Formats: sequence, C-alpha cells, structure tokens
Amino acid sequence: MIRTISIRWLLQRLGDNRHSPWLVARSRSFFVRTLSTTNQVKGETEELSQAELLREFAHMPVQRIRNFSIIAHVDHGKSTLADRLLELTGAIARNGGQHQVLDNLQVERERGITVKAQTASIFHRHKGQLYLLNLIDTPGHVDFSNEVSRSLAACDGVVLLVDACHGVQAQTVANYHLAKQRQLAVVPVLNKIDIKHANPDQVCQDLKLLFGIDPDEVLRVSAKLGTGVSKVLERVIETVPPPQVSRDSDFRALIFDSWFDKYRGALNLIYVLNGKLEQNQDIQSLATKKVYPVKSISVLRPAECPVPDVSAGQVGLIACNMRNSKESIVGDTIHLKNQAVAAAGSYRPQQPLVFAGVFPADQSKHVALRSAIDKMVLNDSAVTVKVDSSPALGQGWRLGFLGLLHMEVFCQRLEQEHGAEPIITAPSVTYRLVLSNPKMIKQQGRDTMDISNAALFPEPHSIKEYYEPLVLGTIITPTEYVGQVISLCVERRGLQQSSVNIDETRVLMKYVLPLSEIILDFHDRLKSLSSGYASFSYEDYGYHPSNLVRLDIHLNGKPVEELCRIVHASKATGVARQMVLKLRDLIPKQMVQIAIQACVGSKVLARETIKAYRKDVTAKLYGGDVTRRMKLLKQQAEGKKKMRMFANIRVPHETFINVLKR
Ligand SMILES: Nc1nc2c(ncn2[C@@H]2O[C@H](COP(=O)(O)OP(=O)(O)OP(=O)(O)O)[C@@H](O)[C@H]2O)c(=O)[nH]1
Repeated sequence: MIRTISIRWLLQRLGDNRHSPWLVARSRSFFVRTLSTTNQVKGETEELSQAELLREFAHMPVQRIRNFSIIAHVDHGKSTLADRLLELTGAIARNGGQHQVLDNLQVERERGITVKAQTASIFHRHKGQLYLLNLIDTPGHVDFSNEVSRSLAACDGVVLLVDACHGVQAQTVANYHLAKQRQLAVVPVLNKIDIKHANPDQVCQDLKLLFGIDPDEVLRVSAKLGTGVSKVLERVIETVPPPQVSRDSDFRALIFDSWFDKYRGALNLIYVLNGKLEQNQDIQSLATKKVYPVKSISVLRPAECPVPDVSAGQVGLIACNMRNSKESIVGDTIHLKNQAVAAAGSYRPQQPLVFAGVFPADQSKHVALRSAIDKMVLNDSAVTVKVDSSPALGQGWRLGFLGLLHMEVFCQRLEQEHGAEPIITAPSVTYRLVLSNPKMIKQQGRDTMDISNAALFPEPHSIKEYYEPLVLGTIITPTEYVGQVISLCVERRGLQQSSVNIDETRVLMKYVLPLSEIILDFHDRLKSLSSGYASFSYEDYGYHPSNLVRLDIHLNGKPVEELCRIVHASKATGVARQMVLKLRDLIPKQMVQIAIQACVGSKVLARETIKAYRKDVTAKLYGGDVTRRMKLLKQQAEGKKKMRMFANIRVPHETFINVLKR
C-alpha cells in the first residue's frame, strides 16, 4: 500500500517539478530505488520496512540520534563515502559505485564536484539498537566553505576524511579547524587505501603532527570498494555525542538550508533544538516575525518521506508557504506562534569576497532574471544581491560571491535550472577608502566608503587612505615545487607568514595575499606549476592599507566610465597595456582614427591606435604633377582632423559586453 502511494505521489511530483531538476533528480532516484527494493529496505536494517522505519523515526529517543558531516579536501571521496553509507544502511539500492547519489545537481555531475551540502537521514543497528543518523555530505572546495559552516551548525561531530595518497591538504586543515572551533567530535578516516601507492602510515603521522590525532584512532577505508565503511558508522555512534537538545521545552529550530519548489514555495530544512513540530501548527520566524502554517513535514532519506512530526535532535524538511529568500533565511530561528525564544545557534553566512555585475542580455528579460536570481539565492545563502545599473548594460544587480568558482557555478545554475542567460561582468573585490573631503563625508554619513564599482571611485584629492582586502592563504606543496610557489606568491604581492615541513616531502606555507590577486587565476597557476600537487585554501584577513589607483580608459581623449578599473599602483602599467590591446582588437574601425589611452590621472600609461577607414582620394588622378596628389591628400587629412574634433566615437554595445564580461 505504502509503495503504491509513494509511486503515485512520486509520479505526480515528477510531473509537477519538471522545471526543478534538483527535485526531479531526487524523486527519480527515489522512484528507481523504490521499484528495485520492493517493499523492504535492504542492508543493515533489512528486516524493517520503510513504514516501520518512519514509525521508528517518530519515537527515536535523543540518546539514539547522531548528527554528523563528512568534511575533507576536494576529491578526497566524501560523496563516494556518503553513497556507501547510504547503501550500507539500505537508504538506497546498491549502484555499484556508478554515481554519487547526493551530488544530484546537473552542475555537480558535469563538474564532478559537490557544490551543495546534502542531507540524508539513515538508520543503523548498533549493538542491537536502532540509531538515527543525520548525515551531511559537504563540498570540499574553499569557495563553498559557507556550505560547510552552515552544515556544521546542525551537527555534533564530523568525519574528517583524508586521501591516503595525497595526504592532508589545505582544505583538510581549514575544515579541521572549523570543526574544532565549534567543538565538534572528530572521527579521522583515511580513504582510498585500495590504491597501490597509498601511504596510510605516513598520512597518519602527518595527522599526528598537524592535529595531534593518535594514529591508532584513524580508520582506514576504501569508499570505492566499501572496505571498512561499516566501522565508520560504528565509530560515529560511539564517538559523536547525541544532540544537546530538550524535548520538553517549547519548539525551536534552526533553518540551515532552503530551496524553491514551484508549487510549495520555499522549503526549509530545519534542525530541531527544542520541543516538537507537528503538521498544521503555526510557526513564526524570529527574524521577520511573520507567521506561517506548516503544510507538510518530511524527512530526507535522501528522497522526501512525509512524516507527521519532527522532534528535538531531528532534521526535517518543512513546507510552509514561504515565498522567497527574504522570508526564508538560512540561519534564522523558527518557533511556535507568539512564543518568545532565543536565537538558535550562532550560524552567520560568510561575507562575500568577490563581486560581479549581472545584467540581462536584453532588458525585456529583467523580471525573469530577477526571479531566477531570487530563487537561486534562496538555495545559496552566501550570495548577496544589490541593485546596480550601467549606462552600457542597463539595469542589473551586483552580486557578491565567496570566490570565482562559486560565481561560475552560480551563473551556470542560473542558466541550467532557470534558463536565464545573463551577462556577467569581470569580477572585482571591495576596496575601502577613508575620505578627506568633508562633503563626501557628509554624503556617506561616515568617513569611510566601501567600493567595488570603479566608476564610483572618487577623485584622488578627496581620498585620505586606501585599503584593500587581504586573505591568509594556506598552501601545501611538495618540496620540489617550493621555489616556483614562492615566486608565484611574490609576483602576486604575497608576504610569507610561516613555512613548516609536514614531512620530508611536503611543506605547509602561510601567505598573506591581496584578495584581488588570487580571485582570477591564482589557483590554476598554482596547480599547473606544481603538476596538480599543491593545494590552496584561504580565509579572510581583513583590510590593510594599500596603494590603489583608478585606471581610466580614454577614447580620443574622452573618458569611458564603464571601462575604468581600480588597480594596485605597481600593476597599473601591466593592466593598462592589456586593456588597450584588448580594446584595439574589439572596437571596430570607424571613419576617424581612434586613440585608445589608459591613464592614471593625467599620466598616459599605454596607448594604441585604431586606423580610420581610408578612401583613396587620388584614384581619379591621371598622371599630372605630384603637387596635385599632395594637395588632395592634405585636404583629406584636414577633413579627418576636423571630424576627429567633432566626432563621437561610437563603441557598439557588443564591444562593451565583450570587454566588461569575463
Ligand atoms: N580508488 C579509489 N577511488 C576513490 C575512493 N573514494 C573515492 N574515489 C574516487 O575519488 C574521486 C573523488 O571522489 P568524490 O566522492 O567525488 O570526492 P568528494 O570529496 O566528494 O569531492 P568534492 O565533493 O568535489 O570535494 C572519484 O573519482 C571517486 O571515484 C576510494 O576509496 N578508492
């Protein structure tokens, strides 16, 4: 009976959500699994049907709940391990390691990386007792570290996964410290022990040296083959404490993820800290004070399974008619209507570091793009949105991201999941200026000004001090590449803070680097010069004084505001050269000669000329004196000079798009 209902419900959901690839993927995998596993759930909890497990869910005492995340550096095997754990506990049918079930976004499958943390509630029998484990598979790339921090807010422990071949990498260090800051229990696990050149003993020594982890405590698994995976669950149950929650007090929960459903509005993933929530109860948001009726509650296994209620310690998905990202705020606390509660947890989205303009290719698509951005922001709380406009590109938005990959993935998802085709301008960072001009101070209401759009850069005489954002980068590299890595960091204006030998073959270096120097291609350069072996991760290091200038582009002496940039004084000439060469290739020839100049103040740093179309005014001459020829050429030159004085250089819209976009 349950199976019949589920299939009908799923078919309906598949039909309903054909525009939501994420939900379709989820429902489809559940559909396939439901068919292939008949009514029984295979694996460790084989003897229990889905319905019985959901009944167990309702009565699960807090002491038998464990909430944990899998954290690791990129490609160390988090999603593969999550798959094996889901298979082992019967949440999904065995897929023979074919694909990663929790990486269900199109962009994740295409790029082979996790960009979104995904949750699954699984059951596991340990020493004769059934446990409920809420597992969160997190992304490994530094640009998605916001996903890791929001996941950790709903956890009491982590599985720290380390590749037994590549050892501890930069993001392993960053994620370990993140978990320690939140005082979470750490279960160290070495993965990929099946690979021939794996060196688990050496990696265990590194873990001891860097984090003080006892080598005997480290589990050794092969997520691909499933070797040793069941031990991970046992260790999680034994090491990770049950949630510190109370079921007797009033309901209170933390929203730690949300996404948009076409028919149900914003869906919120909640971690219940106190009490119990039942369907049809009224909940209130602590941030917006708005009240919503709870329309449905489900548990993710990893597909949605409806449940009547969700209690403290558990993770549930609720639909309550929230409409957009302004109502459904990740990090917000919800409680029952008209009850006073304290905020749940200390989770705050990370501050964006990289900014880019997003404009519709055609202004008639403005509303559609706004709605697409709104839905995407709901699913990615690290992105900030501000209205922006440009004379060349029209009305748009200035979006803030955690890094370049984050920006690329966001824009790819906009296209794939919402059919939007925006123009994305070149990324920039936010500079801070201390103003000296009293008028400016009055305008801003304070004496500092944060600026990411170079067109708004004030005149140098009204600026007292310039500040730029720095990051503290952690680089782990094999010793043979140390020289090249140091050269790259010096070229990018980096200052070394420390250098430690992890073992004879690898070095961990800390560098303070300007954010503007690493957002574009630093990671790619590092990977290519170290044959892919070096890894990099960074964290915010605040604002520090810098020597910045505004680089203006002039066409025949007239400044073009959209093309100006803020650059470090030492890099101005190089950037100026690049800009004028790019513009020379992109601006079409016109009737008059065009001088492209890149200037800082009145000083010209680079110049290129686009020659004018030239009519052969001497074509009609038949012989005669050379002075006649010279006279005609002189007349032509004078005419062009006059034209140059009065002509408006027309830069086509496409040229602006090509120069401004990445
Ligand atoms: N040989 C071997 N390969 C593995 C093992 N575990 C994972 N892999 C492979 O390692 C690659 C990366 O695995 P993923 O599970 O995608 O890694 P991830 O940590 O989730 O990656 P991100 O989410 O992008 O950070 C895939 O090609 C896996 O097949 C293992 O135990 N042995």
